[in-house]
Amino acid sequence: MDLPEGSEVPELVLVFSGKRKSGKDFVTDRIQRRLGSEVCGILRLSGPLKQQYAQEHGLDLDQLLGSGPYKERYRADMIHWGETRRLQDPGFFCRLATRGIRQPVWVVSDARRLSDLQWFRSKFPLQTQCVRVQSSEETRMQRGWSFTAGVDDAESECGLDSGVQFDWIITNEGDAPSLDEQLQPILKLAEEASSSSSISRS
Ligand SMILES: Nc1ncnc2c1ncn2[C@@H]1O[C@H](COP(=O)(O)OP(=O)(O)OP(=O)(O)O)[C@@H](O)[C@H]1O
Ligand SMILES: C[C@@](O)(CCOP(=O)(O)O)CC(=O)O
Repeated sequence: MDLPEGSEVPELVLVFSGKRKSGKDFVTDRIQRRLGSEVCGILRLSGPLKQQYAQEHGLDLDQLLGSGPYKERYRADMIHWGETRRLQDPGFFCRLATRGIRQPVWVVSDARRLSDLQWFRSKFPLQTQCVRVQSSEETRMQRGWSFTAGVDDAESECGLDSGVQFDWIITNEGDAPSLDEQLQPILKLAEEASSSSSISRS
């Protein structure tokens, strides 16, 4: 298999997507806490994008990586900046984000486009599962979201709204079944995958 530089073949690749402030980082961080960072690596496709963008524009990378209002000021321009690179090479950020990942369970926290899903499914057809995180607009607003034209109606937010068969859908709302309850089957799958990896890698 043509693996990214320095990576181990993953046993399970959970590819998460969801609208802004649906709670993708919150949910994926919780999964990593449950599984431990030895077993579960979080991959952010926007990580290498923000790193390069911050460097070229003299911006604060930590704030671009965080969940506050700072990154929202630059979001539209970052989307445009990233899209010019994706146009030449749709797998560009997927390849960079997967470099050097050695844990058996990969959690991709921020897929946004069909090309992102296609990249993981083509590299890891047996391991890849797609997870959607959803929340109502009301809840997202309470978390700081407000509709922004050119962002919330563009591919970055709507590219996976249709045409995708998700393996799992997590409803991240106050009145939904508890997050831990919903995550249970995914965690079980990840635990099984990591235990088979400790056998095959030992
Ligand atoms: N179930 C929850 N309980 C409490 N707070 C939550 C929950 N889910 C998300 N949040 C909070 O809502 C905010 C947005 O969540 P998060 O950053 O995970 O969303 P996101 O989908 O990754 O957003 P973005 O697309 O902007 O990166 C954060 O402050 C997070 O802590
Ligand atoms: C520029 C972009 O990567 C920002 C993603 O930021 P976040 O995952 O919402 O923190 C979105 C995109 O690539 O379309």
